[in-house]
Amino acid sequence: MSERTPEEQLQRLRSSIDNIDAALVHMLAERFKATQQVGELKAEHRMPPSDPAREARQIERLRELAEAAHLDPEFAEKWFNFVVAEVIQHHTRIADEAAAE
Ligand SMILES: C=C(O[C@@H]1C=C(C(=O)O)C=C[C@H]1O)C(=O)O
Repeated sequence: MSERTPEEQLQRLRSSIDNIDAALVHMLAERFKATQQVGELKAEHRMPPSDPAREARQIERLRELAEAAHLDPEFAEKWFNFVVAEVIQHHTRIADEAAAE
């Protein structure tokens, strides 16, 4: 059935936004599950929590992907840095806990 009112159009668009937000939450949860395991591996082998060279390669790749997808590369980099800052905090906590054992 075709949409007739602005309210119906808004509802359809918001329904799509809600699905995308749910997918993002699930993808982030999976990412943090993987980084948790990286943090445990690093702590076990006394490796530093952060790896700036790896991050630089990831940023370069993500900026290229963002441009190809017509997403602002600055925004993509900001998003990445925001997530990685949280990951490094987790890794530091895991390392501190392992050192205290
Ligand atoms: C997950 C890692 O640890 C840190 C977090 C990263 C990330 O969240 O992508 C990347 C590099 C590291 O600073 C890693 O070294 O791979």
